[in-house]
Amino acid sequence: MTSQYYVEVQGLTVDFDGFKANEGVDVTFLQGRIHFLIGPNGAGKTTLVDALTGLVKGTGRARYGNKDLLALKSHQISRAGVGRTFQTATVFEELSVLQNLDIAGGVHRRAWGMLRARKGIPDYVAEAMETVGLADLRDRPAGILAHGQKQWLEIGMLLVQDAKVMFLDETVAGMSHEERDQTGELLRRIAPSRTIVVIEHDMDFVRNHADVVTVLHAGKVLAEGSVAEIQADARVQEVYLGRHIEEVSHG
Ligand SMILES: Nc1ncnc2c1ncn2[C@@H]1O[C@H](COP(=O)(O)OP(=O)(O)OP(=O)(O)O)[C@@H](O)[C@H]1O
Repeated sequence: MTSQYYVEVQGLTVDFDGFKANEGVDVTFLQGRIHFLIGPNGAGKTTLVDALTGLVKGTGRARYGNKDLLALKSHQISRAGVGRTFQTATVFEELSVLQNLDIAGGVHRRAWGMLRARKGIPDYVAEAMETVGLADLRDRPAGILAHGQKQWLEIGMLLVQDAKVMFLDETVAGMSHEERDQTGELLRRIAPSRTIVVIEHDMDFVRNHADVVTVLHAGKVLAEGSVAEIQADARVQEVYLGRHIEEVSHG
C-alpha cells in the first residue's frame, strides 16, 4: 500500500533519568489504517505519543514526510499536521462548539479565510461539525456537552487544523456502547485520508475497529498484527500471564 501520510518510527528511546519508558521502538503508522496501541499500564503507550508530539524528548528517528518529528518542537509538529487528543478533553468549556472549532481552525487559517469567516461559518468548520456529528449543537457551550461529545469535539478540532496524523488517547474511555459505536464509525469515516493511531484499553473497541494492533510491553514493541494475530501470539499471552487481555489492560 502506498501512503502519503505515514510516520515511520525507528529506534525510539525515551529515557527518564535512567528509566527507559520507551526503548528501541520501531513502528510504522500508515494512512488509511486505524492503528491501535495496546499494552498493560505503564507499557509506554502515552510516552510514545508524547515523544512523537514533542511533549517529551526522545532519541531515534520518526520520519514524517521529509521531517523528523523527534527534531521538532510541539508547535512545529502541530503545524506539520500531526495532532493529538488527551485522556481528558481539553476544550474551552465556556465557549460554544462553533467557537472551539473556529479557534482551533485559526491556527492554520489564512488571511482571506479570516475575512470570509466573519461573514459566516467557514466551510472547513461546517464540514468538521458535520463529520463529528455536532452540527445541531454548534451554539451549545462545550462545558455542558456529554463526555463522548467532548471527545468528538476534540477530534473536530484536529479536523479543522487539517491534522493528517491523529493520535487519540483512550478516546472511548467512559463512553456508552452507543457512543463507542459512533466513535468507531467516525474514525472509519476520517481514516482514509489520514493516519489514525489510538491508544486503547477497551478490547471490544479494539476488536471491532482495529486494522492493525501494536502491543507495547515494558517500553518495547512486543508484537504487531491483526487482532487475531496478536491474540494468538504466545509472547503476548505470556505477558498477559494467562489472564484475559481485557483484565490486564484495565490494570
Ligand atoms: N515524566 C516521567 N518521568 C518519569 N517516569 C515517567 C514519566 N512519564 C511516564 N513515566 C513512566 O514511564 C512508564 C510508561 O508510562 P506511560 O504513561 O507511557 O504508560 P502507558 O502505557 O501509557 O500506561 P497507561 O495505560 O497506564 O496510561 C511508566 O512506568 C511511568 O511511570
